[in-house]
Amino acid sequence: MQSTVIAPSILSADFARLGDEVDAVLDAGADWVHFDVMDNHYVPNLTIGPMVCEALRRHGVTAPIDVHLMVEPVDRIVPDFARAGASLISFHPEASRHVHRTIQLIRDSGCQAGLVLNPATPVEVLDYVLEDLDMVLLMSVNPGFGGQSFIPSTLDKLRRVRAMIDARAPQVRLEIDGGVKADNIAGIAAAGADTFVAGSAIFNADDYAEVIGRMKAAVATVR
Ligand SMILES: O=C(CO)[C@@H](O)[C@H](O)COP(=O)(O)O
Repeated sequence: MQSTVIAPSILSADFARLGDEVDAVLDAGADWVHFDVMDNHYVPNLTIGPMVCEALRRHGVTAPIDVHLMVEPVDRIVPDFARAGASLISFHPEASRHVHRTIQLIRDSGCQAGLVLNPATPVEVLDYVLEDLDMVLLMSVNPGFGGQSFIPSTLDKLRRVRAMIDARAPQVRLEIDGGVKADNIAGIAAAGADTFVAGSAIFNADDYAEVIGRMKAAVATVR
């Protein structure tokens, strides 16, 4: 079984103090940095690009940077993120004309590859690529904004993808993103997630260490 990872989404950080915010969540016990890239085309919001990723590396961030591309098309931005210091790059199959080729491009760039399923994207998209992936990311909200509520049908989807991973590719991580809180994370872990993105639940808290500690303790009760 993969280790538990808590990955705060910097979408909810104070962008005016981004380096300090990232230092603070890592000091508070976070394992990865989740980096949401939105293009005002694939999703109706606009955020940050490779320059900001590179700036975090220059600032001294050594933790894995987990880049979630909500951009279309995908391929031309992949090498830029690899050069900027991304560790994992995940993308949406709807945003790539050739999903298998994009996975290879990410891996050839030296990064780990993830495929992201929106709430309404069927799990069958994984049928022919699961073994080529390092991570599956299930969205438990519609992508584009932080602070939305967890969509309950994602729990069943997590169980289905967990069964696929266990049967065919146990090295693949299963990440969940959207509406993850300290009070629902145990149920999400029990359904099969090992990697947890949380934005507003962490960055809106007064004490990052307290909320990350509560999340890890809740996950430990079921994994
Ligand atoms: O990718 C996204 C939204 O598109 C997420 O990473 C959100 O940023 C998670 O925020 P919370 O739901 O945890 O506030």
